[in-house]
Amino acid sequence: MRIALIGYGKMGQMIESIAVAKGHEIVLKIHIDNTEDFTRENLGKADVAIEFTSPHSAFANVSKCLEWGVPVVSGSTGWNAQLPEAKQMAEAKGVGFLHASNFSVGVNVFFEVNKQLARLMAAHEDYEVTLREVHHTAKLDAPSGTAVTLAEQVLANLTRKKEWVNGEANAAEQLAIISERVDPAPGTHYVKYSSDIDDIEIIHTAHNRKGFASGAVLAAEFLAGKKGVHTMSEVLGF
Ligand SMILES: NC(=O)c1ccc[n+]([C@@H]2O[C@H](COP(=O)([O-])OP(=O)(O)OC[C@H]3O[C@@H](n4cnc5c(N)ncnc54)[C@H](O)[C@@H]3O)[C@@H](O)[C@H]2O)c1
Ligand SMILES: O=C(O)C1=N[C@H](C(=O)O)CCC1
Repeated sequence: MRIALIGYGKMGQMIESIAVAKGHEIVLKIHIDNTEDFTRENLGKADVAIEFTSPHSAFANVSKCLEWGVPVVSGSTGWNAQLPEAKQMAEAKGVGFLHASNFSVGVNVFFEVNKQLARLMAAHEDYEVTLREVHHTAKLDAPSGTAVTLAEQVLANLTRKKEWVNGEANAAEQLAIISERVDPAPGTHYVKYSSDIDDIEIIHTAHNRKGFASGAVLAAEFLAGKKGVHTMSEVLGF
């Protein structure tokens, strides 16, 4: 498979090494200093694009891929407000698009556990729930995209919580997401239910970025040749 890497930082470089080891070819590498090379002609050499840039550039990058008919896997976080428009564009143009806040297999299993735990806790109002995430200090967005996904899953299953907030909660219906920035943390997420009697906590700790990168390559292999919007749950068969 011929891959265009849109973003060649910590994630782009790790994706390159995993993709090349699997026999794929990197035909384009775009970063902040060569954006003039991100042309229709250059992108057209790829079967699929993998986009890991920043919250500020993701929508424009994904839009270009969709406009130019190249399926795109995006892992950039912090641009949820524009995701519905990107998904609409993918459907309208019939081009493959897969965004995930976290590509690691472990976190996608953790997402399923989180949903089930929230369902089980829905009837037990004496438990307070909070989310916490810890990432490296170069991270531009807070809360993390993964924490936002976890929060949305809790809100969908635990009706006593109505909205998530970035920081401490001020009201019982708010779900607090606490963000910490500590080097070199690749990403740890905590979901904790606490009562006077006991605590139940689930934790996912990434030891490095390999899980995110190998999941993104799996997603690209899945997406090549497909149209419209797809998910990591489909890739993993959940
Ligand atoms: N979904 C996941 O599993 C997952 C995992 C890790 C990181 N991320 C997200 O991926 C993104 C990138 O993370 P990273 O750790 O690789 O960051 P990084 O800062 O190491 O790399 C970012 C890359 O994007 C490039 N870039 C920045 N602005 C650009 C623009 N306008 N056009 C083209 N290229 C541009 C930079 O030059 C750099 O090559 C972040 O949003 C992060 O939150 C997601
Ligand atoms: O390093 C990052 O940045 C990460 N971003 C994703 C998020 O915001 O959840 C996934 C974990 C690593």
